[in-house]
Amino acid sequence: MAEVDNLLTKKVADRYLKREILGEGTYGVVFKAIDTKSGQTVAIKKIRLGKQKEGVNFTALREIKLLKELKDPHVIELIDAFPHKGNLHLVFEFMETDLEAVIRDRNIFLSPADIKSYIQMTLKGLAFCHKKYVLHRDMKPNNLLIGPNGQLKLADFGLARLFGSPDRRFTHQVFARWYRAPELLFGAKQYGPGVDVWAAACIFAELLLRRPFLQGNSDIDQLGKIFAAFGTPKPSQWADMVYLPDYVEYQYVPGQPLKTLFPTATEDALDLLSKMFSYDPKARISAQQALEHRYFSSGPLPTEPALLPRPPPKRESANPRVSEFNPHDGPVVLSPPRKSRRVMPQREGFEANMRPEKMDGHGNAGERSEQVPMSLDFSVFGMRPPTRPTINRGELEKMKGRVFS
Ligand SMILES: Nc1ncnc2c1ncn2[C@@H]1O[C@H](COP(=O)(O)OP(=O)(O)OP(=O)(O)O)[C@@H](O)[C@H]1O
Repeated sequence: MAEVDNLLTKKVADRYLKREILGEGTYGVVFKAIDTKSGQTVAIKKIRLGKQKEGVNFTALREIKLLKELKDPHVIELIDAFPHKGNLHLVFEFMETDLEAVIRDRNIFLSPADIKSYIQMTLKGLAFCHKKYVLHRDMKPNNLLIGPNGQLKLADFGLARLFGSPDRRFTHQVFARWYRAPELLFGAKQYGPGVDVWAAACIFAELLLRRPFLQGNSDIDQLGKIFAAFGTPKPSQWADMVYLPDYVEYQYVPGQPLKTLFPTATEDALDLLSKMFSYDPKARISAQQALEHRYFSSGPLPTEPALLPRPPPKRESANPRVSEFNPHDGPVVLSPPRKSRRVMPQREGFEANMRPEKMDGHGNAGERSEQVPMSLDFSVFGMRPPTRPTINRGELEKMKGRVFS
């Protein structure tokens, strides 16, 4: 077995021993590796730098330095980062499973206390990063990773800002749209932490329903689904909506009572959900305020993370097959490079009510680019943007000089 192991491991750096591929995401391939310095298992995300052939620029290095300083029990730690052969390698702590696997596992029963625990850990991670002026912008259940002790940690924090959100028209990961806040769907160029709170609300809803809540198949359809659930926003609810670049007028539809949408949720849970799903981002509850909501202090109290129901660690079953391994080929792909995701049927009322009156002026209800704008609206925090820590030339040389062959 040790021999097989030796054969299967590939020395990829003086520090990291490369193991099997874990999957491929928006930014590139992720593989498992052993950190020979600490003995720790890590996940290395290899990010294609595309046109930036000359390497990582100063701005990116500054951002990476900032992300390395983002240390919290509910945020995946960025252990290391180094460029090599036109790719940036980000080294993260290795996690066993993710919240999407928990939600999809039909053998798992999630009690109200379990749901409370998962959403509390999500909000704790968010509140921490928002306090440090870092937005996630791409929150979804498969970005919420779960460790062996049940701790939930937010992954991919800051990556959207660093590398830009890719144009998802050309990927099948359409489900990222399901967590997108209405201001983003209306093309807001300036937005704040509210986009992550909206996504967290969608995840909360998904934990309650055990299926994705609002499954739009285009941006316009997504808005239609949101309005069918909560009612078309009135100017009194969201005055600035009409000024957003991609604003289109939708036929008025009334909202449904939250209790009808989430029959199993308590009054406290519904109250918190309604505040997280507030249309006007300025009126939307912050992650910190959400944590202070009575939902978390009233019974049942959140389950201890170690006692949370979880699927078996999915990575452990992924043993590389010897026959496929060629030490000159690089890593072996053991599983489909991307996870497929079931699209659960929506409630009938949702489908029927989804009727945007006006579309984009050309009668085109189709897909729009999902490029997410890069600017961050710090005024939403009521503050000025922070001065970011700078990286000195010595550090830059150290990072660039790393061997990773
Ligand atoms: N820290 C980690 N520990 C263990 N597995 C990880 C880790 N980070 C990512 N993975 C796994 O690697 C694969 C690719 O992850 P990645 O985050 O790049 O994409 P994704 O989450 O599937 O999609 P997206 O890029 O749209 O968020 C997934 O199966 C993911 O669960």
